[in-house]
Amino acid sequence: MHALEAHELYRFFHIGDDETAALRGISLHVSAGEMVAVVGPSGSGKSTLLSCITGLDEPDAGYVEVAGKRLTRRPEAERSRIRAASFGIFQQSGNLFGHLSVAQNLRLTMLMVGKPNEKRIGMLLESVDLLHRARALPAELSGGEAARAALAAALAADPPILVADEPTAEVDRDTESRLIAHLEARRRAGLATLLATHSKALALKADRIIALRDGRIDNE
Ligand SMILES: Nc1ncnc2c1ncn2[C@@H]1O[C@H](COP(=O)(O)OP(=O)(O)OP(=O)(O)O)[C@@H](O)[C@H]1O
Repeated sequence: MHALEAHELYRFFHIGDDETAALRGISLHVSAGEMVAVVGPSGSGKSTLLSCITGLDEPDAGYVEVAGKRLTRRPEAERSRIRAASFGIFQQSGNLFGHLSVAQNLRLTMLMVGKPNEKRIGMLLESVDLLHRARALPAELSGGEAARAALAAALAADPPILVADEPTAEVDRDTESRLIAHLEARRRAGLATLLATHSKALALKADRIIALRDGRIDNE
């Protein structure tokens, strides 16, 4: 049994008479202790794939299993419960609660799965160079700071599966190196990671690379 399995995912978007087939039958798996990178040109379906995998979006066909348990086509409350217990999610659109400070966001993430660990919160904020912004609200952060805070929140609870969409799009090289160190520690701890990235440096750290083109896995 894999930590995460996606079976034949399809997702179509309709705007007026136009149909976009964002995903056309994508299957993949990620095992515990494995890091998998999804790469591909802009518009190839990476973000759609990750949203369907975490259950934030529903595929039109196909299904996702988390530790052998189906996530797709369950009531939202049940999906939320499975998501909170299984996933740390980093999204381009942000994954922070706007009314909570940076440190409170990390604390809440930890609280959802156990007890907050203040030392770990400090360590995570330091690793993304945000210790001095711990009390700031997300709206008070720059774009890059917000992305780094969102990354720390996604990592906070040591989630069994980290799903990260372009985690290094807004970070400098130093922070990218520190993120890679976090991901390598996750691998050693037997945790699974699935990320979409345009960064060659990050993709090369993965155990496997899955290339997408026009919503399909590109086997070239
Ligand atoms: N909500 C939506 N409504 C309509 N079309 C959408 C929607 N979301 C995505 N698409 C379309 O689906 C296709 C895949 O988009 P997606 O965002 O998954 O690509 P991507 O590989 O993540 O791109 P990028 O690297 O630019 O982030 C694109 O053609 C996009 O325009």
